[in-house]
Amino acid sequence: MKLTAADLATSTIAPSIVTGAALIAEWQYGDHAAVVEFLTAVVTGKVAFVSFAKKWSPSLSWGALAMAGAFTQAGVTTVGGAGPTAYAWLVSAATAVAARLVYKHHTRHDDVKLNMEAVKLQTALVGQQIRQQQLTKLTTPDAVPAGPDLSGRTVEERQMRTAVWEALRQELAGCLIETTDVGWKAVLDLPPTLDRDTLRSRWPRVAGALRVDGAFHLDDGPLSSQLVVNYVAGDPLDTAVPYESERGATFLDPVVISRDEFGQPVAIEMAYSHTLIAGSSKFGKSTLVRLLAIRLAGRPDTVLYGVDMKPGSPELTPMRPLLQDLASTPEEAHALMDWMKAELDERGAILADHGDQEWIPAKHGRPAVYVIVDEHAELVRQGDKGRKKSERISDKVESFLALNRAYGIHMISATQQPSSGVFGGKTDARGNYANRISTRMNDRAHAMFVFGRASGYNPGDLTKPGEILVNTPDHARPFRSRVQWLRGEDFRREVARLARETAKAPVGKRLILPAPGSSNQEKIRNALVKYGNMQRRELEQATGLGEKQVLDAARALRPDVERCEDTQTWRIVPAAAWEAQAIASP
Ligand SMILES: Nc1ncnc2c1ncn2[C@@H]1O[C@H](COP(=O)(O)OP(=O)(O)OP(=O)(O)O)[C@@H](O)[C@H]1O
Repeated sequence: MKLTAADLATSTIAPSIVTGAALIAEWQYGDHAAVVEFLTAVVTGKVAFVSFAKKWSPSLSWGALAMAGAFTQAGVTTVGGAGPTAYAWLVSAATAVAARLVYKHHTRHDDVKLNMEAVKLQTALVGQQIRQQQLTKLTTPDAVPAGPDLSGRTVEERQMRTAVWEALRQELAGCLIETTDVGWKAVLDLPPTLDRDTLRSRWPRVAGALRVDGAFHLDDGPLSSQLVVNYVAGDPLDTAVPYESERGATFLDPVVISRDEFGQPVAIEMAYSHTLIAGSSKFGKSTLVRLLAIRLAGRPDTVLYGVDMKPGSPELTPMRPLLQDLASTPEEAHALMDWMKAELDERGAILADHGDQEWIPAKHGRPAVYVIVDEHAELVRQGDKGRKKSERISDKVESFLALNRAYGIHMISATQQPSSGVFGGKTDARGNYANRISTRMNDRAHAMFVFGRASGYNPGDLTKPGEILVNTPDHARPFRSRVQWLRGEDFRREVARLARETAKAPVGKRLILPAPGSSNQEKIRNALVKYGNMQRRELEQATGLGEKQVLDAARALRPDVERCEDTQTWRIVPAAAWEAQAIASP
């Protein structure tokens, strides 16, 4: 570090002025000037000392100290003559030069520091501006910055990536879209910052950003970071679903009834479950009942019974060949329920012998039974009428629903009027139907009765015949599907085919309902016409006659009626028409 001429000049100017002023003061005022100078030096020295000690303003402290120095020097100059004057001048000048040098040493890096400080300030300012800009973009609703990479192999893929970005500010790691028969299917690879459940719950926003009309169905992908989106354009349930013949091997097989919006078949488990079918008139309830009857009748280990109390039994008579029997009067309905109760007891004993919990036809030797009731409200109305409380059909039905499932005996109840009144005034009866299906149903109270508080089940929103909502243990969330349309001609053809193949329940193990007739012989004849061949015990049951009356009437009918020793049954001659269906009890 060097002293410049300017440094030397400024360092010597102050001592020279003070020294010069002091010499003039001595020449003018002599010792008085020296006294004043010393007093002034003492006072300013004291001020400097105090202000340093009490941390007053630095300029006051340093200024007072400088004054004290200057007046000390002036005093020395005034009293001391030429020698001390020169000496004081030299000391002052040297002190000033030294102070100058110290100052220059301490301030040698100040420029660099200043520059660095300026750069820092500038960087902070730029950062501040960037943050401000981002904040403005995020809080401006329509400003959608392009995602980092929203491109895809196709226009659809780019649209999907853009929609996810617009809705959630998330960039998909991958997106593959393929077209399907009904729309398209996308496999979305989610970034680590987005999980499947979050995307599911926010899907309506993504769907809104895609701006398409149609339905979405979301499934888990094979990887935990994948979500599969099925999109269906328009409403695929607009067109009727054709009937497809299907043959289940056992009653344990699920029954396919309809097709969902994604073209997938919908099947329900009917083994060990009662089924409730509700719906307003003209929306396909009967068609569904017929479809179920056809499906079940085709299973070799299954038998069907029917209850149709409307005059003439219009719904179930066309499927009469598939039914073991059809109850169409209150008496027959009671007999059916009583027979089911007796059958239940027998099956209970068989299960206990085997140590089993559930009925398996192949193992326990008797078929699964389905009792189809159309219309359930009519059964309850007529079956309860004029009877004592303990003999009401609604109580029998309720105990049937509560007990029979595990014994392989099931009920399929179809009704237009699902209400607690129809189910014996007790809502619990409804709870025994594990499978509940509804076609369109306007009445909200009825809908509530069928689906309870299960959310989203609004059968009033269904618009087309055959369109249904299904609530079963396997289908716990609402989704629309359309029942296969079994047209009249298909139904008749299938009934004829199945009638040829369906075996009647074994003699001795079947339900025998009362046979009408004005004389004993007429009753016997009618019973044999209806049931083919019958044991004596069965004839007693059908006619309400005693053993001797049955034998007398049967013998009187000879030769039209004969007894077959092999099977120990009575039958009408010729027997060819029914023999094929009549299976002797083991
Ligand atoms: N699955 C279906 N797909 C398309 N159309 C159907 C379907 N089921 C029924 N339909 C149409 O709806 C009409 C009424 O059907 P269905 O007789 O089964 O209704 P319902 O509700 O039982 O009426 P009701 O109680 O008055 O007898 C049928 O004639 C047919 O035209």
